[in-house]
Amino acid sequence: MQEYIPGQRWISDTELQMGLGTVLTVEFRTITVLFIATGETRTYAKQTAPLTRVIFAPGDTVESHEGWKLRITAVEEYEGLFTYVGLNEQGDEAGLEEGQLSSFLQLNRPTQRMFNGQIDRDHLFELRYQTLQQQNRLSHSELRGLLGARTSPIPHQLYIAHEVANRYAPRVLLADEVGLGKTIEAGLILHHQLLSERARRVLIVLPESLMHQWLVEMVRRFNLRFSLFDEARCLAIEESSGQSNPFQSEQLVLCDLNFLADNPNRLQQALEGEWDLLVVDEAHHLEWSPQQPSRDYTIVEQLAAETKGVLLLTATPEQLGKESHFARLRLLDPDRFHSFEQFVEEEQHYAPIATAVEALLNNQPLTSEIESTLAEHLDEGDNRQLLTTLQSAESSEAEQSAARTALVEHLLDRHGTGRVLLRNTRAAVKGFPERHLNRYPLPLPLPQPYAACLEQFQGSGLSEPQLLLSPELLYSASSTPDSQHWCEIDPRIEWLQKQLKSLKPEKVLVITASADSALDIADALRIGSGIHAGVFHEGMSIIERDRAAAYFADNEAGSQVLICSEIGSEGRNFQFAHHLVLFDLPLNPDLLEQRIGRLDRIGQHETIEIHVPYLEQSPQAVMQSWYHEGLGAFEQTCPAGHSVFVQVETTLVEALHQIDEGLEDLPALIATTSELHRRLNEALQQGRDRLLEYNSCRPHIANGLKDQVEAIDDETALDLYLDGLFDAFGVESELHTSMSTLIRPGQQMQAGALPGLTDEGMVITTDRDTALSNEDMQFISWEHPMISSAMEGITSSELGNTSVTSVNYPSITAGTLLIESLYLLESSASSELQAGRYLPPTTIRIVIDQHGKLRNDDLPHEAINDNRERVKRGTANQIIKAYKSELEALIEQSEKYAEAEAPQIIAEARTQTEQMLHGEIERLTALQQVNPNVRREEIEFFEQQLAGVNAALESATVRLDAQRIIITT
Ligand SMILES: Nc1ncnc2c1ncn2[C@@H]1O[C@H](COP(=O)(O)OP(=O)(O)OP(=O)(O)O)[C@@H](O)[C@H]1O
Repeated sequence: MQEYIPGQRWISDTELQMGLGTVLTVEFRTITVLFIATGETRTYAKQTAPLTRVIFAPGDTVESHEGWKLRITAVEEYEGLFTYVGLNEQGDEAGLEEGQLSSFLQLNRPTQRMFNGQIDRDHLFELRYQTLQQQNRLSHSELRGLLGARTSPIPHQLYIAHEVANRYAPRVLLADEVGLGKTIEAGLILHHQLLSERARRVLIVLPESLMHQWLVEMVRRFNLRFSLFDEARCLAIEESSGQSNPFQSEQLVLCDLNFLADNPNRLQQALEGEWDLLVVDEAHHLEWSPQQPSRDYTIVEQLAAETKGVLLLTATPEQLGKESHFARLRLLDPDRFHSFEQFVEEEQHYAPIATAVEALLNNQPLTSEIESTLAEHLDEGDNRQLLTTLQSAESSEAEQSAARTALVEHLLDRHGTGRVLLRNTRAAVKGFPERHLNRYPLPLPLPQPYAACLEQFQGSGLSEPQLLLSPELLYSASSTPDSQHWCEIDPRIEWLQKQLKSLKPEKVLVITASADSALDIADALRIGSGIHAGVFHEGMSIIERDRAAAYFADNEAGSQVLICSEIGSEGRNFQFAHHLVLFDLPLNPDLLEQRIGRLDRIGQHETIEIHVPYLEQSPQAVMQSWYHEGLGAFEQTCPAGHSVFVQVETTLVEALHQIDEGLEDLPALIATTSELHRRLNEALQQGRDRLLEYNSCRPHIANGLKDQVEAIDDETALDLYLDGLFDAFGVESELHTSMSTLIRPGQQMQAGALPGLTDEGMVITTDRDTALSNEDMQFISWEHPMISSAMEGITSSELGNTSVTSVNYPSITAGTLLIESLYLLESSASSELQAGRYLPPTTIRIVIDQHGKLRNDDLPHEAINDNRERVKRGTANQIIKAYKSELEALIEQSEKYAEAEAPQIIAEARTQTEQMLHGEIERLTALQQVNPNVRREEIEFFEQQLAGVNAALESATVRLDAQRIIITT
């Protein structure tokens, strides 16, 4: 074992980008190394530390931490530490202790290997080359994270994911209508942020009923393995690992909001979890009012204050009122949303802004009204300049188009819900199946006990009017043990039994408000007609609920019917069924939409049959009529439904109470409702919703993203790469079906080379459609963890970094000696700065001939591969020995060429950095004018970030990663 001494310089074999480390302390079993370049400290077990001692030799040139260079002539050692002696750039003799070496130094290890006779087979060089190319392509790709998910490329989802995932610490409310794929969008965003290392630690907070569905969706679609946290899990972690904060023991955590609420110490630990991203599903439950923020809101508010990125998901953002909606927006962007009154007031004036956005987007001439809207709303920053550019006859088309886009973005950001709220609607996305309403009036007389209960409430203001819609609950609450069971008197039970029989074998989802009713209905079906219905309600454990949902989903042996209480009306995927029975109706139109949304979601291919039984001349009759005739809410989504409800709520509730008179007043109530609905819809469509639509999906960009995904899916590069990879790693593969392959470890395969590949093997496919219809196959893409860790394994090892080949290529004279070198331009800044975002490792390929002439274009990489011939290792070594001094000179020359290319790449990275960070600085500065709450420090944060990244780009270094010697024949 190597002896470690404080002050020695070592590099990490697995994290080369950290540059040169310095041994800080040496303990009995461990050593601690500081990597100044990235500001990171690592502690390793001495026995297994993946470190290589850095020792330079005479002839090498090294750089000091002050930036001057030394060409080494002699190396002196004293007590395990080296001093390099040689000539500095002025030709004066100088000495440099190893502790003073620049921390940004990288090693030319391929050269050292080559001169030591460690030559790899040429196809390994090729594998390395392809790996570097693909890694670089992926880190620059705007589709990163969106390619490898087992999902269909659906334009509006790709648009949102692309738009949000590329932001720094995104904070958004994903509010697509029910079933349009918010979970998928959130998954795509997470996938992107995790792959690009913008986020490492993610906490997802959910209602308990959705925990398993999320857990499964994240693995199945995104290969993201979340850990489900509950009290038992936390205790187990504390006991087994001694971790004082169990939330710190995992990177990806999923937990129930109630669990945090019921356990203040766990909440405190979650708050100290240092998350990069927080995701909260069904966020409409976060109710807020100035007097009484709800418990759930307060919890999420605290978590959001501690977390940079926040995704809130809800299909019905205004379900619990506008104030709560506003409070959630404020939690996401307190600068933009600081006054509720102003927010409401602004909403009244969205129509002219929407008109201006429309004109700008459609390249229409700007009328004087639009001009004055623009002048009024964008009178700050560079907007005046942008307007001038737009209107000037001298500006080019490209300049005008850029000005137009910038103005649209500024308008959308500063007015309306801007970049924070994204909502796609069925109307905009299109292609959804129809909904068809079937009403079943159950004739009079009302069951006498029900009539008695309902009469009791005539004239009284029942605090929970929802109960009027579930008379069985009112009745049961007042019945005695001798009373008849409600199922014996309620005609909906007999109706349901008949209905289910006539629909058999079609799957039917039944939703009712309460768990008690759900259980009673299931019993009545079993006893009355032998139908075994599954149930799904809050009294069941998560596992029992998931089992019931899976049993319902099972086509072969599963149940025909699932009876859900209201918790089954949120988030769950039941689109394999197309019959929905609303055993009762909710009072709130958003809740009705959530219920129908279980079936009306992506993946539904049939017309959705909605069955509504109701007791004639009862509150149920009023309610169904109000929904259907007033709002048309069964057969269409109803975005303005909640606002209408708020305005007529008192009259509606009165009508529910006053059965006879209520029915008399019903036509007037419906007429008012319908008129209000028409007007509100119109206003929304002209103002708020139009702005939202522009913001949430620009069809040409969305379709472009879809086309790009499909084009990459059609490429053969991945299949070719896999062949090379499996060959190099010793993986056996055989055709499984025409679109899939069975792979298993061969005898030569090193253990763990392909993480996840066990002895039994696995069936893989690179075809998206095959993967979507075969859950048991692994969908292999460039982003699959098995492939990305294999790629990382290649680039962080020495595999294939030296080779020798001969080439017969007409345009190069036979007998020419060339070197093809692959350099990596890397910046080693602290991970906090995320400089890799702006400058991911970039390959620079240099081919020079024995005269030092650049031959990149004469000998393209593909030409070498197409014309190469194998050189035996012994011969290769002889060539290297024979030409050692020429090769050394060429390598030096080649590096100069590579370094000459670096400034251009760095300049491009700098431009991109400036665009991104300047944009953020300008936005905050502009918002500060509208809103004094934007703090100066926030702007300074981005300014410092910009300065830091620029400095990191400045110190980016070129490192030789691999080289191949070529002899032409
Ligand atoms: N791109 C896609 N490819 C394949 N399946 C998809 C895709 N998008 C959505 N789905 C499927 O459509 C259904 C609805 O998606 P999802 O659950 O993400 O919607 P949602 O908007 O979160 O719904 P809700 O409003 O009910 O919470 C799910 O079964 C999901 O798996």
